[in-house]
Amino acid sequence: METAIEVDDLVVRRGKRRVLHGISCVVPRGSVTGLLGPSGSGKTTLLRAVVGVQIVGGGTVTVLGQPAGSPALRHRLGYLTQAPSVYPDLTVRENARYFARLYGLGAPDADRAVVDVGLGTAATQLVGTLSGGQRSRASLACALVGRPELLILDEPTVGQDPVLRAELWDMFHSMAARGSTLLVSSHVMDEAARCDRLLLIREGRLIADDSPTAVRAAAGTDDLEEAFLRLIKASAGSTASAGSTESTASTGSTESAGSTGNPESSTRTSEGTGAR
Ligand SMILES: Nc1ncnc2c1ncn2[C@@H]1O[C@H](COP(=O)(O)OP(=O)(O)OP(=O)(O)O)[C@@H](O)[C@H]1O
Repeated sequence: METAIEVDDLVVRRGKRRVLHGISCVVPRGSVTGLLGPSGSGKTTLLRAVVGVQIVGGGTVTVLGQPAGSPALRHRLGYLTQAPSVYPDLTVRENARYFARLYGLGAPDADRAVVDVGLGTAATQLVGTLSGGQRSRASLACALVGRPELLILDEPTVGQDPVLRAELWDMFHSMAARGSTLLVSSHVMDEAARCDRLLLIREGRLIADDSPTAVRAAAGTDDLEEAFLRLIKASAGSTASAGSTESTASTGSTESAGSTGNPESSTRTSEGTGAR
């Protein structure tokens, strides 16, 4: 298995709180890996560390063989944030073509990305006039346009109807079949079943890192949502004492882009499925 992302003992503080507590995991190349967990569990923080825009307090994150945040990774990685990052005063097509130009690509690449996200018929519409779900797909088109080796997608299917969600997941798998690696966060448990691998995070700790089949087997149920609930409950006891020292109040923190570690991170295996 070739590795796209290797996270080793990652610790992150945001504001005054520790929000990731020594996370270690490996994301294989050419796979669709789902990052799931309750709201506030640290999914976005972990994705930000992989992209290299999160100051980290310890551990290492290695992406496509380089330290996360390395300038050399910029053109190899696409990042979709939860807040759509598109220009409202440009049309969908103009936004995609603008991002294509940044990657040194042409209009056909941009137009294909617009069609891929189901916005072909809205290509000439101003982004500012799109619905919320359409706006996030416009943002997704801009993240996809460069056909990056690694795509980090933070809740890409929020606000989409079931048909579009299914089409987007089909597209993610086609991209993985062509060799891209996708790390996709989601709240939606039925989407977990569509992933090749699952990372389940709770209160900044990884509680499962396995295939959907293995997660179901470890939890003793065929229902993935129930499996997650069982794993979350099982892990709650084991981390209760560690969590008790942490304040629940969050304070605003100033964050800037930064590299997340050195390239000589030691090889780590996955955490394994199950409660800790
Ligand atoms: N800028 C910040 N300053 C301080 N604390 C923050 C900041 N951003 C996030 N946090 C806290 O860090 C923790 C993890 O947040 P994160 O956004 O990574 O969670 P998440 O799992 O992505 O949540 P959601 O699913 O709701 O998007 C939360 O407790 C959150 O309140």
